[in-house]
Parts: sequence; structure tokens; C-alpha cells
Amino acid sequence: MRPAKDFFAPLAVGAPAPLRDIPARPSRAIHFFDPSNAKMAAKVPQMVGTVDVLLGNLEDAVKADNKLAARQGLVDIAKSTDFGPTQLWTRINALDSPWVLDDLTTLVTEVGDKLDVVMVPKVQGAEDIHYVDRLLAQLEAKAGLERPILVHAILETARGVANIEEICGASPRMQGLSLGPADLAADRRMKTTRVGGGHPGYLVRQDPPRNELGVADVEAQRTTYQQDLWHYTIARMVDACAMHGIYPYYGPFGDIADTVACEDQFRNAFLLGCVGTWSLHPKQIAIANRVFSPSVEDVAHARRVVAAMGDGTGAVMLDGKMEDDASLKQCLVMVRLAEQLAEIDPELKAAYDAVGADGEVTA
Ligand SMILES: CC(C)(COP(=O)(O)OP(=O)(O)OC[C@H]1O[C@@H](n2cnc3c(N)ncnc32)[C@H](O)[C@@H]1OP(=O)(O)O)[C@@H](O)C(=O)NCCC(=O)NCCSC(=O)C[C@H](O)C(=O)O
Ligand SMILES: [Mg+2]
Repeated sequence: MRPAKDFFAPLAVGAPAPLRDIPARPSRAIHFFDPSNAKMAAKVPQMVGTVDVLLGNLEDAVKADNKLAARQGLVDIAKSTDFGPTQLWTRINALDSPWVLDDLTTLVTEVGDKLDVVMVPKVQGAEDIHYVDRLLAQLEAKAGLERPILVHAILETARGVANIEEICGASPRMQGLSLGPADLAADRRMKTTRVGGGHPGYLVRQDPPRNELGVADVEAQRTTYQQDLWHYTIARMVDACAMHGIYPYYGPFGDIADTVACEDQFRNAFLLGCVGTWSLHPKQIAIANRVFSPSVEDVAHARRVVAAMGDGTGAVMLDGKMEDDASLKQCLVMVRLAEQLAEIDPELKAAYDAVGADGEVTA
């Protein structure tokens, strides 16, 4: 166990000091691209500024024969692209794969100054984060980097979910968690074949009608309600991340054509506390940006509550509803997120600016 006094000490001589707080940088969409795919790679420069995070994926969905080309492709893209406000992340290969050591060694020494976050797949426990943590520190020192690269873990094994709190607290580099629903479903032996999203078989059914003797007619037509397969895991992620001051994300939604269900799944995650999601196809970026930005109506209401609550204590009535210290805190979450997003998104800034500090829409 690392004692508290050593938690923020660099893990290699010459490595940058770990951050005390993980910055809340907007990351509504983490857009995946395969750097070995020439068509996708060519689109990266024009996507800068349209998406919060561009992620060069080296793991699953990159063919085994293309692993080296993907790694080199990401180095080339990182060197030749000015990312401006857009963050550059990578997803490295799994820690038990033959590629991961060279992924980290090459990327950190060649383009470590451009990399914000390393996403680690199939994290099982704190030991996986400790391994990456030390290696990153050694490589950062070797490369002379001045700021630490952060680490993001994908939850995609039952063991990872069981160890969720220790994973979040394993290193000051921990930036956040994503759900990996496809690998997680397989590891749990869930009987689904989809990449994220719901399933029509996972439902609850309305109670049966009863006759005057109280006998239930179970054959009667009844409404069913589809449930969310991922609610439990996302809720655990949100709590573990909030406790450790890091950020939870939904993961992939594989039915690219079903933009409506994709938006629903993203919105559930947003409402529950996630700050962003993955985008697998360019058309999912707009969905994520829309869903993970508070609506103008919500920002207007939140600002009205802040204005009405004065010094922040006591209770007031607004539109027939009670507001108090606790609802004020909820509203401040909304207002602060709107402020952060307005800094990087001119369209949102204009929309939010039309709402005055008192919550009244002025334009
Ligand atoms: C899903 C795709 C295979 C679809 O690709 P494609 O059939 O080529 O789609 P389109 O014809 O509609 O594409 C139109 C043009 O857009 C380009 N394109 C497509 N996707 C991207 C992208 N992600 N980034 C940039 N550009 C993209 C196409 O090249 C077309 O270009 P052009 O012909 O010039 O007009 C494909 O989208 C894809 O491979 N997406 C990424 C998949 C991925 O990263 N998967 C891994 C993450 S999910 C996962 O790992 C599971 C998780 O770990 C878990 O366990 O749950
Ligand atoms: Mg996976």
C-alpha cells in the first residue's frame, strides 16, 4: 500500500509531479478513429474543433495485421496536427497483449507532449493501473515531459466492476472510467450480442387485470416496459468516480443507424451523472455534443434558482416548487457545466448568453 504522504510523489526521477485535481475539461464525445485506416485518418484534421476528444484507437476494431501501422499512424497524426482545444487520447492494447509495451514506449517518447489521456482497456484491478502508472512516469522522465499524462480505465470485466473503487483511487493520474458493454457482457456471460444499448427481452410487465373474485387474467394484453441493462454498472461508475473526483463516461453504442436509441442511451447516462460518451461514427458526435450539454431551458431554470436563493440558504417557492440549499447545489452543477462548455463552444455560448444571470431569456 502506498502511504498517503507518497501518493502525489512522482514515480520516476525526473517525471512531472502528478496533478492534485483532475481538470474538468469538456469531453462530451470521445471520438474513436483507427489511425491505420487512411480514410479515417485523413478526416482527423478537419474534425479538430468539432469534437472535444479525438482518440486514436490501437486496440479492438484494429486488425491484428494493422497494429503497427495504427501505432505509427497515430504518431504521424499527432506530430502533424495542431489540436487546438481538442484533446488527443489513445486507447492502447490490452495489458496482456504483445503490443502494449511498444504502444506506450513509442507514443510517450515520440508524441507524449501531445497526448492528454491514455485509455487502458480491460482493467481488472489497482495492479493494472499501478503498472501503467510507473511505466508512464519512467517514459515521461525519459522524454522530458513537463505535464503528466492521465489514465482512463475501461470497465469491461466482472472483476473490474467488483474492484471499481480501488481502480478509481489507484493513482493520481486516474482521469475517469468508461463502460465497455461488449466485453463486459461477454465476461459476465450475459446473453446479449449487441454493443451497448438496450434489449427488448429485458423488461418488466404491467400487473394482470383481476376479475371480481380477484383472479388474475395472465393472458390479457399488458404493457411491457423495456429496462436498461446498463443502469447498475453506470450507477456504480458514477458513485465511484464522484467519490474520487474523476469522471464517468458511457461507452460505445454500436447501432450506428439507430440515432434515436443512441440519443436515449446517452441521455440516460447524462442524467445519471456521466460527463460524456464514445462516438464511433462521425454522426454520433453531434448527438453526444447535444445530449451532454445542458439545455438552454435547464440553464435558465438553474440561473433563476441561483438568483432566487440569494445567500444560498433557506427555502423559497419558484413556480409552485420548493427550492433550498440542496436544489441550489444541483442547479450550480448545471450552471458551472454551462460556463465550461461556453468557453469552448461559441454556439452554446451565444445560446447560454441569451439567458441572463437571473434566468430570464433576454434575446
Ligand atoms: C462503424 C464503422 C465500421 C462504419 O464505417 P463505414 O462503413 O465506413 O461507415 P460510413 O460509410 O457511414 O462512413 C462514412 C465516411 O465516414 C468515415 N468514417 C467512418 N467512421 C469514422 C470514424 N470513426 N472516424 C472518422 N471517419 C469515419 C468513413 O471512412 C467514410 O469516409 P468517406 O468514404 O471518405 O466518406 C466505422 O465507423 C468504424 O470503424 N468506427 C470505429 C469503430 C471503433 O472504433 N470500434 C472500437 C470501439 S467500440 C469497442 O471497442 C467495444 C468496447 O471496448 C466494449 O467492449 O464494449
Ligand atoms: Mg472492449
